[in-house]
Amino acid sequence: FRHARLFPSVTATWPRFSTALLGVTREAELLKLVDKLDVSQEKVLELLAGQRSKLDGSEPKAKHIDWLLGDHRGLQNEPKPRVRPQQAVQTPAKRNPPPKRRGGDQSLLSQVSFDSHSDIDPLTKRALTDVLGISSMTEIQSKTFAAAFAGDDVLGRARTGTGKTIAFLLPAIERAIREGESNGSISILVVYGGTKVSRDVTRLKKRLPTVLVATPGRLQDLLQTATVGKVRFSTIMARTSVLVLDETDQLLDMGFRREILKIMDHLPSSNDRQTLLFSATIPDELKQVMKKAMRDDYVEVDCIQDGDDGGSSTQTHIHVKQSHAVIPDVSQYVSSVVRVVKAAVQDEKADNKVVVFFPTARTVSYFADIFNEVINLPVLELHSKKSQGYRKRVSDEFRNADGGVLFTSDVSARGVDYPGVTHVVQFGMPSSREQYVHRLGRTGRAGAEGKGWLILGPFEQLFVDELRGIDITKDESLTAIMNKSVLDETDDQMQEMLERVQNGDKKLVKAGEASYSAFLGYYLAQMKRMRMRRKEDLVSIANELSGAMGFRSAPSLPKNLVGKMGLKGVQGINVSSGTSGGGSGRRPQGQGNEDRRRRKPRRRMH
Ligand SMILES: Nc1ncnc2c1ncn2[C@@H]1O[C@H](COP(=O)(O)OP(=O)(O)OP(=O)(O)O)[C@@H](O)[C@H]1O
Repeated sequence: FRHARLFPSVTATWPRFSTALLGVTREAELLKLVDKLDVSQEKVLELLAGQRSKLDGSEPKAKHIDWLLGDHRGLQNEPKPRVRPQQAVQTPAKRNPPPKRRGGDQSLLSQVSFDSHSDIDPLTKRALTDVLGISSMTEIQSKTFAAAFAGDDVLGRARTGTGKTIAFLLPAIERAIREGESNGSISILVVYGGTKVSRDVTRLKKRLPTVLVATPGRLQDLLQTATVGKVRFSTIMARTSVLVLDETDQLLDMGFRREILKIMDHLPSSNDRQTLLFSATIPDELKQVMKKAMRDDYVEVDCIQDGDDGGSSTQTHIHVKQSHAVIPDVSQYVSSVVRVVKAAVQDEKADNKVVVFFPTARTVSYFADIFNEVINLPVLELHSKKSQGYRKRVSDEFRNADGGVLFTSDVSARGVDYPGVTHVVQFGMPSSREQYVHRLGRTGRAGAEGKGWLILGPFEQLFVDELRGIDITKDESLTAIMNKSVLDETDDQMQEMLERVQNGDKKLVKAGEASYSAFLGYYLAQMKRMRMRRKEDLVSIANELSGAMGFRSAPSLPKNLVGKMGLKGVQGINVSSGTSGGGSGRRPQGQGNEDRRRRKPRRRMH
């Protein structure tokens, strides 16, 4: 148990399945298994195929797996489906052929091949070529490997999607193999919040992993409470020899800094461990904090050439074309979202793979409902209000799909690898310039091409100034798309949406109300950046937006929420007296509970 990697986003773990194997009967049983294990059917088939390859053909279990896989053999050549909401389990089987690295800008790759490194274990080399289908190192990988493998501390900066994960994992794992720490096999355990701590402990008892991947909150929980056998978990962690902080800037920025520093107290001091820090964005003010986590002679590798702009140059890819546009009027907000998303799906070719970011989870949910219920364009929805199981299923489905649309919040902004994303659309100003860069990085990965569209409301146009040095241009064609003057199908759909809300459609009203209060919560915190002084001005924008959603009058907010938001007495705010909201014509009971239930935001990793 030597390596700890702290990872700020959810990383999938696959439940063990071999004990559940016997007694399974083909498709129906497979689906049961899928339900039980909370993984996609594709993954179960993949796991089964993996198990099969380890078994001798004469073993009864091998025959059973053969039979179970029977119907699914050959499916791997079928085209991948577009995403279908709620049907995450129905992606067809895929047997992990080395992925095709399509098109892509080869200049991302260095001249150095993995093969040319005598330090890399032959089996690792085989895995890189046969499983991942890669042979040349990317720039960040080639520039950091030697130092990291030699045990030096490394601070690495490279654009999103350029292979930082392998850059830190490969040397860490190879060192473990070389130093005999792995006993011949590398095991990895992933721990994160929203799951049972006891499950982590059971797994730790079964086997201490070579690599631990953890979110800070859960790791801290374990450090404080867990014992493995009779040994405290913190005692085991005190033997960690390599610490990796992926997305370092986020982990050492104010939000998580205290948790990370507390965790570091349990690890060997920086002189007695190796520390690898990687990120696409490293703001200057954080550099000092990062240096404190490393030895004095750390190696800095920067694959982003800073220009003449004092170090604030673009961290984005040259092959991601970025443009921005402003929604003509708040009253056109909803229709503009609909038109722009439709345009992204159809841009140049018919079946693009599009990731759409909204500022809050509730807004993601609201627009997902609009698209799935009213617009004839199914979308997947991923944000922090969904359970871990749901999020894992949806992200697996989107990862494996060739095309389709994912609506999401910042849970998908960093470190998430969905191959083949053609467009990233961001509605509303992101929380920072860095967050803009990371969200954009969901396209143009591994040298592929991509487009990034930033669509701002008229009240937040100033955000563009924060992107100075980034190659983003105003796009009049996007403005034209939002401004369409001839009546079309979208207008009919908007009309239907308005009528449904005004007639008290429970789902849309509830989602709209939650989105309204989340909008206020988010933008109240951004007023300074928008150079907006009066809360009344923000409330007036929110109320106009609620009108565009179909509300006859602004949704009312529970009194305590109004107080918490500092909106007491602000003109335009409707305060609900009882337990339900109010505002639209006919309103179902019991709304607004979501917001009342809201507690202090938890600083938990997504
Ligand atoms: N040497 C390589 N050759 C080709 N593809 C690679 C190579 N190394 C990594 N990749 C692929 O590039 C994609 C992006 O890699 P990865 O997720 O590690 O990027 P990242 O730099 O960590 O991005 P982010 O900053 O967004 O987390 C992945 O699909 C990965 O499999």
